[in-house]
Order: sequence, then structure tokens, then C-alpha cells
Amino acid sequence: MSSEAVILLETVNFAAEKHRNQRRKDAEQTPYINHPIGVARILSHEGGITDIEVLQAALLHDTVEDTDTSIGELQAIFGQTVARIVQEVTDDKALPKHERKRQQVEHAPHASHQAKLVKLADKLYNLRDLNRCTPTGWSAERVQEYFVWAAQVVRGLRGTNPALERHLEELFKQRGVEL
Ligand SMILES: Nc1nc2c(ncn2[C@@H]2O[C@H](COP(=O)(O)OP(=O)(O)O)[C@@H](OP(=O)(O)OP(=O)(O)O)[C@H]2O)c(=O)[nH]1
Ligand SMILES: [Mn+2]
Repeated sequence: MSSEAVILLETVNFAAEKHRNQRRKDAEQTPYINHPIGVARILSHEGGITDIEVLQAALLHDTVEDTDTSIGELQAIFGQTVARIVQEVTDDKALPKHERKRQQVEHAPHASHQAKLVKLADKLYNLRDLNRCTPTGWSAERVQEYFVWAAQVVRGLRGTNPALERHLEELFKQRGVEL
């Protein structure tokens, strides 16, 4: 087996263990790990990305925000580059929600190319997930607001990956949201 395959299996296993008790917000309570795996898969399968550190960061992208994982732990196990990309896509959970959302819009244009790729794929996955089913407790208005906010973030990520941006553009168009 190639060393990159070994590395990706180590990474997905680490993420699966960290997210083991988490579920998505859908009625079926899908295992949370489906999301980071799907984000990495969008990057490789649809975005044509072969940069293994980007694919690893995609698998790990919600571990620091949503589990007990620290950036130092990621750095020790997966190296500085992977840890730095995850850091860049991690919201500061100490901030109030509206402030976190505002900072994503503000920070998006200044992220590294690698972090922009992960952010594009994360938004693409989550918007498709919203089209698939509405999270428990979300109104139609809240879903629409998520699309409007996501478009503001994606605006700052443009010029990064034409294929992913084309898919996102189409989803916004279907909702009547200007990109
Ligand atoms: N569409 C969808 N999203 C779900 C579901 N279950 C969990 N999520 C997560 O919920 C987040 C979006 O919900 P919000 O209410 O806006 O954010 P919050 O969880 O951070 O408070 C996303 O976090 P994130 O990946 O960190 O991205 P971001 O939206 O914070 O950028 C997404 O992954 C689900 O069933 N459907
Ligand atoms: Mn995510």
C-alpha cells in the first residue's frame, strides 16, 4: 500500500475516534464523521485535489472546534502544515455565535489557498446537506439565512477552485441568493 494511503487511514481513524459520540443534526442522527469524510471526498473527487495535507485537514477540520482535540495534538501527530490549515478553519467557540459568523465572512479572503479549499468543500457539503433534509428544529427561514450567510463567506473564497465554485454558484442560484 502507498504511504499516502496509510497516512489517510491514520487520519480518518483519528477523526472517527474524536467524533465517535457526535451525530449530525438530521432526524436520522447520521454519524458526524460522515461530514468530514464527505468534505475530503468532495476535494478529491470533485475538486481534483491531490495535496494530501489538504485532504488530511479536511478529515480533521472539525476536531478542534467540536471535540477535545487541541492544535498542539494535531501538530505533534500530523505535522505543522495540517495543524495550521485546521487552525485557519476553526471558529473561536468562546465568541458569541453572530460574532463567529461575522468573522468567517471577514477572514475568508485572507485565508491560505489550502484553507480556502477546505472552507469551500465544507460549505458545499453543508449546503447540499440542507437540500437533502432540514436539521432538527430549523425553520425554512433559518435554512435560507444559512444560504445567504454562506454566500457571503464563499464570495471571499473565489478564485480558488473553479469546479467547487461552479457547484456552489448553482446551489445559490437555485435559492435566489446572489453570490
Ligand atoms: N446542513 C447541516 N449541518 C449540520 C448538520 N449537523 C450538524 N451540522 C453542522 O452545523 C453547522 C451549521 O449550523 P449553525 O447553527 O450555523 O452553526 P453552529 O453549529 O456552529 O452553531 C455546520 O458546522 P461547520 O461544519 O463547522 O460549518 P460552518 O457552518 O460553521 O461553517 C454543520 O457541519 C446537518 O444535519 N445538516
Ligand atoms: Mn464542517
